[in-house]
Order: sequence, then C-alpha cells, then structure tokens
Amino acid sequence: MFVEILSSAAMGSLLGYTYIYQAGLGGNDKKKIENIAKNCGLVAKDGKTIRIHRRSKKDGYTEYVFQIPQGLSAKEFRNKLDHFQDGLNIKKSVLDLALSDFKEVNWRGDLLSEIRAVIEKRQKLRKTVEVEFDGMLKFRVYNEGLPELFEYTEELFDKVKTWEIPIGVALGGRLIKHDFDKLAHMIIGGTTDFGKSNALKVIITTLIHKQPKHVSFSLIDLKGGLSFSRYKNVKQVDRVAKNSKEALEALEAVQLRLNKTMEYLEANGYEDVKEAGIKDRHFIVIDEAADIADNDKCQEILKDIARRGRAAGFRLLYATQYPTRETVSSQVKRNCITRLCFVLDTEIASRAVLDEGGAEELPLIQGRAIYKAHKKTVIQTPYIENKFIEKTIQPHVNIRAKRESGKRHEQGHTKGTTRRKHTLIVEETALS
Ligand SMILES: Nc1ncnc2c1ncn2[C@@H]1O[C@H](COP(=O)(O)OP(=O)(O)OP(=O)(O)O)[C@@H](O)[C@H]1O
Repeated sequence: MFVEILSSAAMGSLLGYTYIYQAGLGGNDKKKIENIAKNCGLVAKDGKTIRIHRRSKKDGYTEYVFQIPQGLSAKEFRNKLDHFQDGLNIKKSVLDLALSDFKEVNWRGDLLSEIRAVIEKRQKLRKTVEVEFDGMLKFRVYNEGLPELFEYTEELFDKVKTWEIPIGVALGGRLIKHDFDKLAHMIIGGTTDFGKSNALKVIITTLIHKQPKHVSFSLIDLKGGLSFSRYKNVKQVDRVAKNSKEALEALEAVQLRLNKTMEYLEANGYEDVKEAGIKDRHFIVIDEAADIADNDKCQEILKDIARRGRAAGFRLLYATQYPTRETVSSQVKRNCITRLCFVLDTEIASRAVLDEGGAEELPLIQGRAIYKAHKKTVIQTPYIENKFIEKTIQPHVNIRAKRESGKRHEQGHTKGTTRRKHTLIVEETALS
C-alpha cells in the first residue's frame, strides 16, 4: 500500500514535469535562443531577428535551424557563443525534464530514489552549444558536455580501418578519426602534462595493432627515451633515438630510405606509393621537437621528409609544446596540415600551433584538445593505459629484430622488402 502511494506520488511528479516540458515552459531552448539573441543586440536595423526554420532531435543533441535576418552575419552570433551557452544554462525553479531522461529508471526498484537521481543528474548537467552556418544558422544544444575521461578500449580498434586512428570523441559522442592515408603529417602541441605523449602512444599502438605488416617507426624521444621505451623491442620499431646525436643518425637513415623510395618511384614512373602498390608506411615520431630545433642538419632532413615524404609513404609526427618559428621551420609547418593542440596559455601560443586562437580557451582538463584538419573540433583524446599498450604490442615484441635493425633502416623502400625481413625473424624466434 505504502509503495503504491509512493509510486503514484512519484508518477504524479514525473507527469507534472513532463507536462511542463511539453508545454514549453521548461525545456524551451528555442525561445531561450531567440531571447538571448535579442538581449545581445542581434537584431537587424528593421527590427527583425532570427526566425526558426526547423527543430530536430538527434542522438545526444537538439538542432535548431534559424534564418538570419538581412544585415546580420553568422560571425556575430558565433562571437556571442558564451552568452548563448550561459543563457541556456541559467538555473530556474522549473527543471527541464523530458521522458527520455527517465529511460534508465528501474520502475520496480526504489522509485523515489531513482527519480531523485534523475533530477539530481539533470541539475548537474551543463548544456553545451555549438553554432554553425551553412546558409542557415544552426544551434546544436548538447545534453551533455565532453567526458573528462575517454578510455582507450579494445572496441576502438574495430571502429577504425586501414590507416585511421581514433583521435578523440567530440560532442554528442561522435568518434573523430584521423586518417594518415589522407593527411600525412601532424603537429601536436600543448602545455606540458596535458596529453601529447599519450596521443603519440595512441597513434603508435593503434598502427601496430591495425597494420602490423606494413607499418614501421623511427621513434625520436628527446625526453630521455622514457615515453617510447616500451616500444623499443617491437618489431615494427626500427630505432628509438634518445638524444640529438641519435636523432640525427635516425633521420639520416630515414632520408636514405626516402631517397631510395623516390628513385624507385621515379624509375618506374609512379606518382606515389599508392600508385606503385606499396603498402608500407614509415612513421617518424618526434616527442619534444624543440630539443633539435638548433640542429641545422636535423632541421634540413625534417624539411625534406615533410616535403617529399607524403608521396613516398613517410609520415611525420611532430610533438612540441608550441612550434614557434625557432622550433619548427615554416616549411615543416606548411606541410603538416593536421594539428592536434592541447591547452595553451596564450592566444599567441595557440596561433603558433593552430594558426588561430582557441587553445587558450580550452578547459584545464588532461586530454582535452582541438583537432584541426579541414575544420576545428574540440575533442577528448583517448587515454591509453600502459597495461593496455603492453597487452596490444606483446605479440609483436621480438628481441632479435633489434639486432637486425641497424641493417634494416639503411635499406631502400623497394616494394615489399622491409616487412619480409620482419616476418622471417618472427618465424625463427616464435615469440609472436
Ligand atoms: N587523454 C587523456 N585523458 C586523461 N588523462 C590524460 C590524457 N592524456 C594524458 N593524460 C594524463 O596526463 C598526464 C601527462 O600526459 P602526457 O605525458 O601525455 O603529457 P605531455 O603533454 O606529453 O607532457 P610533457 O610535455 O611534460 O611531456 C598522463 O600521465 C595522464 O595522467
């Protein structure tokens, strides 16, 4: 009896909330957006303001499409994004609840506590807004912001193909993938301790798992070799260089290989490795590139790799706190179209990485970054645990491959030869 009374009380309050939502008193973000626009002065001279065209509910967010009155620009709305964000989050005495909020309620359990939990969760939520313009002004109001932790799990491997990497999760839970087949080189920037090395480990581990026969690496770790030490016996890793002398040796070996591949392509009239049917790709990964900034020989080779490497199947990954003109040459930057940038302290620093501001406004959350390929997306990068890395690379560890490595990286990139050498060693040692 008591349970029944409680249930009907809970049900009553639930229906009350739902009614409020449907009546538009609680969850009316459209009205709020219109009001915020007016209050921010986003009104044309003739008094006209934005007019709703369409509202659609998507997975994780609601999209409001508006028509802009003549005389106003999308940029003016984008500039007021903070006002929309805060305005949509102003706490009111009436809570915005929809039936979907009650999807996970266990109706057979302690109903009052379950409903209290739903209400508390809703109270804590902060809506996040995105504005886009494609002829119409689109406001996307997300129910939840980005997660503060996005763990790298086995399932992510199935979500990427060929040379793709799960680089992060965006608003609405959208997985952002970087494709090294389409965008060859990448600069990774950001304040110390916010996730550059972790992002490099995500990339290296994914590639070893997805492309074990075709990927190879030269790892240049100028932070003392610690970030990459666990990869040093992996058969896909040709070298781990730990200081600028070893870095130069590694880069010279890469350049030799690049020259041989270019000669092969030229001699056979191929435009690039894709046309030649060469599936192997070599990644030059540099953690803390500032330490080789004043080494002219290293810089010359890096410029060469950035310029000619794409066609020959070489990929440059360049991590540094922020690439000023002194630390990264303009040629390298021009050829590294993709940028991944963690939080930075000033707009000037952000411009050095992204060629525009934005990174200075990122919240101080480890792993939070701006991924810029053709457009900018704020993401939470996956956090990869060392245990997960070890489990993933374990089948590829091969001690004897290291002894051969000196010989291997001097070889040219003639079709298919490099990886066959690996395969032979694996058969011999049966470690993998
Ligand atoms: N994507 C992530 N999600 C959550 N935490 C992260 C993430 N990436 C890194 N971290 C945390 O931040 C710490 C520092 O990360 P990382 O070593 O990658 O930073 P960094 O930018 O390379 O720093 P430094 O410039 O000092 O080398 C990690 O030990 C981890 O605890």
